[in-house]
Amino acid sequence: MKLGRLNHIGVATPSMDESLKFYREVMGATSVVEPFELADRNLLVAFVDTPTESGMNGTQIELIQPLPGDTAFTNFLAKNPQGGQHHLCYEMADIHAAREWFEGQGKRILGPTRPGAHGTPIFFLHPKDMMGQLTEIMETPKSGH
Ligand SMILES: CC[C@H](C(=O)O)C(=O)SCCNC(=O)CCNC(=O)[C@H](O)C(C)(C)COP(=O)(O)OP(=O)(O)OC[C@H]1O[C@@H](n2cnc3c(N)ncnc32)[C@H](O)[C@@H]1OP(=O)(O)O
Ligand SMILES: [Co+2]
Repeated sequence: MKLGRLNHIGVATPSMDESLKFYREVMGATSVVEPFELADRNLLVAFVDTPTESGMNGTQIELIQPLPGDTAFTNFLAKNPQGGQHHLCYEMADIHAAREWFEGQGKRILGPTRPGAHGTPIFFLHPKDMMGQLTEIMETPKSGH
């Protein structure tokens, strides 16, 4: 299996407004994908782009604010009231081969492979099997992010 690009760092936040203000005013972010709802998951999501030499296609910060009805972040935000780093997302060329690889490695896969916030197929791996890091694997997008 070949490790691909670090596509994004998932960051949980109790307040999308405060996080976007922070990334713009403190961190100097200039390129943001404005918040949008993932209604099927009761999540509000935005992306903060980071620059590379060739433009704004560096690793993104995926800001995630749970909305009423979400339960996936309840424990995390109870333990981390300010939010913070939640998961890392790596790209791999073939999501099905990747799933088989990690299953063969005895890593627990959390839920079905399904479209993530970018619309490309993803799955998650249990942090306890991944050196303490909740890990998202995403199929390498055909173009761009
Ligand atoms: C924006 C869309 C985005 C996308 O598509 O990219 C998403 O959909 S992300 C939305 C959230 N979805 C997921 O996170 C799916 C995978 N996550 C899970 O299945 C759970 O969150 C799980 C199993 C990782 C944790 O379960 P739970 O939330 O119920 O918390 P527990 O306190 O029971 O945790 C058990 C154990 O794991 C440690 N833990 C929990 N979360 C994390 C984390 N983010 N990073 C590292 N470790 C984590 C927690 O500390 C517990 O360890 P223990 O030693 O027992 O205290
Ligand atoms: Co993610």
